[in-house]
Amino acid sequence: MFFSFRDLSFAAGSQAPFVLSAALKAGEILVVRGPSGVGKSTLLRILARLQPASGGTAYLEEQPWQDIPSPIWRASVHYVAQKPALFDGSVADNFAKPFSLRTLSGTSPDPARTGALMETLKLPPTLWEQDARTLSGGEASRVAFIRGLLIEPKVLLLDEPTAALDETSRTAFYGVLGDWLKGAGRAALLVSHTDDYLDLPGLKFLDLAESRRRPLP
Ligand SMILES: Nc1ncnc2c1ncn2[C@@H]1O[C@H](COP(=O)(O)OP(=O)(O)OP(=O)(O)O)[C@@H](O)[C@H]1O
Repeated sequence: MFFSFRDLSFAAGSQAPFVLSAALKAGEILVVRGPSGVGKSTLLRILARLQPASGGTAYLEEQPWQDIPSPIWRASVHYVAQKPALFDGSVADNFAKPFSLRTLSGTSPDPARTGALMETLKLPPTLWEQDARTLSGGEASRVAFIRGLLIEPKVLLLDEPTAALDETSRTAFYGVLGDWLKGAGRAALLVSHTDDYLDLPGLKFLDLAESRRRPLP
């Protein structure tokens, strides 16, 4: 399997802990569903190794996460937060920032690709120089998505990426995501409270409320 997790256990809030397993082939998307507060973001943050699980293992291309240093794992399994964490500086600075970190140093974002993604995602070229702190919620979420694509991860963990987008931008977003997934060696997890992703190919589903009642084998 391209990306999987087995017997991943964690508690979210005060309810009984989860024990979750799932597996994705390249090109597939796991849609993580469940009511507000059930633990969807917690699962994505654990898979990005931003917080620990109490047990279990995730695997990228069959390699267990403990065999991969966390900065390298995080560059390959990239979390795009519900409230995007943008750095002080311009939008362009935000695109460049991951490339100043040791894991990606020596590379830089391709300006032509960045510009094309901005255009496809309906972001005006003037945004490039805008202070990232002044972006609207919908602009910030698309900037964070583009920044995630530019670092060329293998797995994208997308936490309500369309929540702040209008219908035109949502359609554009899913177009870009669908195209990205057609590339070799890519998969995604998606949290969404709407079903606007249903046209994407390769969908699988994990319902956390169900899983809590009936742990997966
Ligand atoms: N840093 C934290 N400290 C304490 N509790 C937390 C923390 N982060 C999340 N929680 C709690 O863990 C539970 C799961 O939160 P999580 O954000 O994973 O839910 P969610 O399913 O993504 O919700 P939503 O759909 O509202 O975004 C909630 O009860 C939340 O209050």
